[in-house]
Formats: sequence, C-alpha cells, structure tokens
Amino acid sequence: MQQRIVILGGGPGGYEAALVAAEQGADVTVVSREGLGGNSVLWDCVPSKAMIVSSVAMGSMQTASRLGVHLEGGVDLSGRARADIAAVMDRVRLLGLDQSADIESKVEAAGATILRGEGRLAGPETVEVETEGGGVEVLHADAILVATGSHPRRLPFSTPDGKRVFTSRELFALQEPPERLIVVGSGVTGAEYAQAFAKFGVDVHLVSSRDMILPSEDPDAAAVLEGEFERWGMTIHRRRRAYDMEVDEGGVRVKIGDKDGGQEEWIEASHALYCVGMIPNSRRMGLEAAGVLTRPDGAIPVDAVSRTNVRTVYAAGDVTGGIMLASVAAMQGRNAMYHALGMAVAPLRWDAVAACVFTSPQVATVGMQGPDDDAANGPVDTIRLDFAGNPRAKMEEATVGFVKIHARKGSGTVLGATVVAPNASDLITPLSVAVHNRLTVGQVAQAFTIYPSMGGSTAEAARQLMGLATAAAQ
Ligand SMILES: Cc1cc2nc3c(=O)[nH]c(=O)nc-3n(C[C@H](O)[C@H](O)[C@H](O)COP(=O)(O)OP(=O)(O)OC[C@H]3O[C@@H](n4cnc5c(N)ncnc54)[C@H](O)[C@@H]3O)c2cc1C
Ligand SMILES: NC(=O)c1ccc[n+]([C@@H]2O[C@H](COP(=O)([O-])OP(=O)(O)OC[C@H]3O[C@@H](n4cnc5c(N)ncnc54)[C@H](O)[C@@H]3O)[C@@H](O)[C@H]2O)c1
Repeated sequence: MQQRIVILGGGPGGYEAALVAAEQGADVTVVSREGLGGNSVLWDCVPSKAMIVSSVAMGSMQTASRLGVHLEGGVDLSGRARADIAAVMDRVRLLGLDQSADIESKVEAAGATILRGEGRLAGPETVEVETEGGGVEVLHADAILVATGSHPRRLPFSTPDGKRVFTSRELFALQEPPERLIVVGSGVTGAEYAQAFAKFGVDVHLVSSRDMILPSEDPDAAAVLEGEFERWGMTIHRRRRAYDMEVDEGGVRVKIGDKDGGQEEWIEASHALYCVGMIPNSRRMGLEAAGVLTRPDGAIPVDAVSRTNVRTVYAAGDVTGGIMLASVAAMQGRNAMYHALGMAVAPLRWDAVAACVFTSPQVATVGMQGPDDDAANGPVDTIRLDFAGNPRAKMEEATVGFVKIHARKGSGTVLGATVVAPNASDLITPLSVAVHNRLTVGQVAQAFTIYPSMGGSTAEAARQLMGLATAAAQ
C-alpha cells in the first residue's frame, strides 16, 4: 500500500525528505507557510552568503591596487568603491526567490504535493492545516516529519523594528548602509555579518561575550579572524554582553558590561543587529497533544535516524536543536524518510559533520576539533601548516590562514580538520571525505594535488603527520 507522508516545513530538512520519499513512490504532502527552501533559502543561508559575495567584491576593490589593478589614469580603486545596499539587498532577495522556485519545481516534478499554510499535529497520525486561502485541511499520514526550523532569539529589550534594530530576519529591509553598526553576538551569524558590513565600509562594533569571537571554533582560527576584523577597522568589545538598549530618531544606544553586569558603558550607533542564537520552532504545533516530547528549550529530541518518542512522528533540522546547519537538516530529513519507508539507513555521523563560517578568510571544519574534543578517540596527533609558504596563497595574498589536521596516533586515521582560507568551504571537501571514510593521513598524502594550489598544503600537512607517525614508530 502507498505510504502517506506529511511533512511540516519546507526548509532543507523538509524538502530533501520530500524528494526522497516521493522518489520512493510515497504519497507526500509538504506543508509550508512560505516558499520551499524555508528559512535557509529565503532568510538565512542563501541571502547571507549572497550578501557576503557582494562584500567580498567590495573588499577586492579596496585591495586591487596591490595586485597592480587600478582605474584608467592610475587612479586607485580603494576609497572610491561604494556599496549600493538597496541593490545588494534586491539581488539577495531575488536569488532567494529564484532558488525557492527551483526547489518547488523539483519537488513537484518528483510527485510531491505542496500545501501552502500553517500546519499543526492533531494527533500522532493527523495534521491540520490552516491554508493560505483561509480554510482548514485535515491530512492523515502513516508518518509525519516535523521540520519547522528555528527563529532568531530576542533579548527582552531588543525588539527589532526593521529600521534601526534588526535580527537576521529583518536585515534585508536595509536600503542604506548604516553609518555605524553595533553587532551583538559573535557566533557564526554575528561574525559573518559584522565582517560583511565592515567590508561595505561601515564602522562596526562587535559585542563579543567571550575572550574570543566564534567560541565554538578552533581558537587558532578565531585568532586569525580577529586579526582580520581589526585590520578592516572593526572594534571588538571583548567579554561584554548587551544588557539594555535605547532607540530614538537619531540612532541606538546599547548598554554593555561584563558577564556580571560590571564595567557598564553605553555604546552608540545608527543601527543595531542582534545575532544571539536561534530557537527551535515547536510551540503551538500540537506536539504535546500528539505525545511528542520537547526539551525546555523547545527542541524535539531525536535519535540518529530522526525518530521522536512517538513511533509515527519524526523530526529533522533546527527544530531538533542539534547542530543547526542546512546540510544536517537535509541528512536528518532523508534519514527519517528512509526509516519510515522501511529502507536501509545509515545513522547520522555527528563525528563527521562539516561546516563553514563564511568570513574572509573562511573557516571550514570537519569532525573533531582538538585532542580534547572526544576522549574516546585516544591519543591524537595534530599538525598545523600555515599557508604562508604556499605559492598559490602568495599569489592570491591569502597567506594568513592554515590547514590543521587531527589524526589518531598510531593508525593515522584522519579524525578532523580545520582549514582557514578564502576558499576553505571547498578545500575542506577532501578532508571531509577522509573523515567520513576513515582514511589515513597516508592515503590523503599520496593523492595527487594541483600545482600551484592551496590544496597542495592539505597533502603536505598529511605528509607531515605521516612523518610524526613514522618517527613515533621508530
Ligand atoms: C543568518 C544565518 C545564516 C546561515 N547560514 C548557513 C550556511 O551558510 N550554511 C548552513 O549549512 N547553515 C546555515 N544556517 C543555518 C541554516 O539556515 C539552518 O540550519 C537550516 O535552515 C535549517 O533547516 P530546517 O529545514 O530545519 O528549517 P528552516 O530552513 O528553518 O525551514 C523551516 C520552514 O518551516 C516553516 N514552518 C515553521 N513552522 C511551520 C508550520 N507550523 N507550518 C508550516 N510551515 C512551518 C518555516 O517558516 C520555514 O519556512 C544559517 C542560519 C542563519 C540564521
Ligand atoms: N555559515 C554557517 O553555516 C552559519 C551561519 C550562520 C548561522 N549558522 C548557524 O545558526 C545557528 C545560530 O547562530 P548564531 O550565531 O545566531 O548563534 P550562536 O548561538 O552560535 O551564537 C550567539 C552568540 O551570542 C552570544 N550572546 C548571547 N546573548 C548575548 C548578549 N546579551 N550580549 C552579547 N552576546 C550575547 C552568545 O554568547 C553566543 O556566542 C548556529 O547553530 C550556527 O551554526 C550557520
């Protein structure tokens, strides 16, 4: 009998699941309150990365003269480049809509139905949808996937108005570059946006609650980025939290202090952007009535094949409160469908997740991030090779980064890596393949790389780790 699948949410967790289930012949309905692609495509990943592309172009104009490129008559481009923020935001919005339309066509072509509206569970096998047209539809399912994503956390005083005060959701309403921007929060969102605006020429003040920005990343990588941020003129307020805010016609004032509220001061700017985390979308969705457990932070706990505590209900993506990445959401969504449809499924490998912070340089990581990351791995050898000696990096003026590899002592199995480079999101791929397939540093070292390339340093770092293993064995 054809299995009936109802998916709540059309982000990567939802639409990737829909593709898999429809391709397997299930009767699939995706309930989505906005275009497919969800927050990922319309508000988060796609727009932020598209905006960063524009900021990198602006940055290249500032440094072009060092590469011997200038305007006719020898006029230096730096200082003459201007960002048309309205045009940037327009491009960003259109790219998101275009990508969303592509996904909708793909999902429909696979045979799934898209129902625009707000869904909620009316039981473990029933979903009620308030449709866009104002009616209510009741859908019966053999399996339900909850993939409703997350929304930006607000501080009690930080209500965004889309004019002077923003979270990542209102930001694209900007029509003029801020004169001065306070970015609160130095996690991935804060770091990416702070640097993008600094490159657009905005005077950025980054409020960072810890000793270093990007507390979840490799500290060496965070140190490189802090250097770059300050080189672009950004002010980092370290070990400071935002405690209050005042807004008027003239601008914003944010009260910052240390973690105990001491060393209080007000900093002023024209605009403020809050990047203080994301909260799973699980409220008012009938989860309790359907018997689905949630944690106090709203996340729905799931196992490695995306099962909740209720047999017919699966969950995927940000709503599960795991590592909030589009790729993880997609993998969880696909796993849920493989399991629900009785197919073979490999449990999600949390030890092999790859991620990238899209700053300049980018910081890409895979697997373990340091010897203390996972004691179960036993002793670990780590090597860091700076790009300073790499010929390609010199040509590209990209020498501040590095490649770092962690491998199990003795066997040389690659357990994790960090790459800091302009194209780290691509350079990490061979190391991600190595971690996923448990390859050794010897296998990575012996593969051909291109000369001259940044990737050459990956093989070189692996060779140096092989050397460590050989020395230990003698
Ligand atoms: C600024 C920013 C940049 C990011 N950049 C990256 C990046 O570069 N790479 C990366 O991997 N990750 C990135 N992320 C994280 C990534 O966006 C999320 O991990 C990803 O979107 C999660 O996908 P999802 O399918 O769980 O949900 P979402 O993409 O959040 O989609 C969920 C959808 O469900 C809808 N929905 C919610 N409730 C209901 C309901 N009751 N009925 C119907 N529909 C509903 C929502 O409106 C939304 O459309 C970024 C996050 C932010 C905030
Ligand atoms: N490139 C990417 O893949 C990408 C980009 C952006 C976001 N994301 C994902 O989205 C999720 C959310 O990212 P995020 O950066 O919004 O959240 P986060 O939770 O990673 O970081 C938020 C930061 O804000 C700080 N903070 C909280 N309250 C504060 C206050 N009052 N004053 C100052 N600082 C305060 C926290 O200490 C924390 O460091 C993450 O899981 C991230 O992986 C991914």
